[in-house]
Amino acid sequence: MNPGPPQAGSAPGGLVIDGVAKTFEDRRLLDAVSMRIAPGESVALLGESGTGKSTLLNLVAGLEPVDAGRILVGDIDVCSLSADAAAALRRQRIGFVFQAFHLLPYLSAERNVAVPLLLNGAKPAQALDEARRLLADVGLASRAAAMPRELSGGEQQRVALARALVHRPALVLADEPTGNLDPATAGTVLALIAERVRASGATLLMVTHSEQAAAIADRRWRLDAGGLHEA
Ligand SMILES: Nc1ncnc2c1ncn2[C@@H]1O[C@H](COP(=O)(O)OP(=O)(O)OP(=O)(O)O)[C@@H](O)[C@H]1O
Repeated sequence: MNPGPPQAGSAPGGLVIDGVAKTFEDRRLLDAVSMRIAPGESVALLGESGTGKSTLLNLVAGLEPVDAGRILVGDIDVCSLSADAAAALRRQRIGFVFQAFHLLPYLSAERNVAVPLLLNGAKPAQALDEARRLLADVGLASRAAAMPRELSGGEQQRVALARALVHRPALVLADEPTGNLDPATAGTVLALIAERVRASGATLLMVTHSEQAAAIADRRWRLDAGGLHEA
């Protein structure tokens, strides 16, 4: 199914994970896990290292196929999408903060942040204006023209966060978004996530080991050997 035109700000949906299984090389990582996040709700996903939290985010974003089960982003079944349709879904409705940032190394910070807007058809000048506004919100106004290699890990993380939020996605997937930040900067970034997610009625699924980060979520879930359950 084609996700259709961009839905900036209108936030259809919520997230349903239903009986999802995933095995890597004979190791059953996820075994029939299920959870439901209501539209506009924020969930912190906790769990020991290696239990499959990042994998679960990748499955939700359609970056990896499930072995069994289904995942609904709003009314769209991610598991039934072609690679192109999954890419369109990510572009239009999902903001993903990767653990390893994945900034484009040949684009400045502001151009990295502008990419989702440009891919969704925004005019370049408007996209750059909005990108600079968001970079200012994460405390990086003076670093907007810098290249990723010139930025510290914490600065790159904030650029990655701005890029994930700039197109006001209906679903924000964040993999340890404050992992490289000092508590004060983490506080600023978490306030921005909470404010943007609330203002656009977006759904948030955030993997974190941080109490400070988990505190902005409405609910906490835990992934462990026993599966996925509310904590
Ligand atoms: N594409 C892959 N191929 C093979 N194994 C994989 C693949 N992706 C993840 N794994 C394995 O799955 C396990 C879970 O990885 P994952 O990154 O999902 O854990 P995590 O809970 O997010 O851990 P952390 O908290 O340390 O980030 C790891 O043992 C990892 O090596």
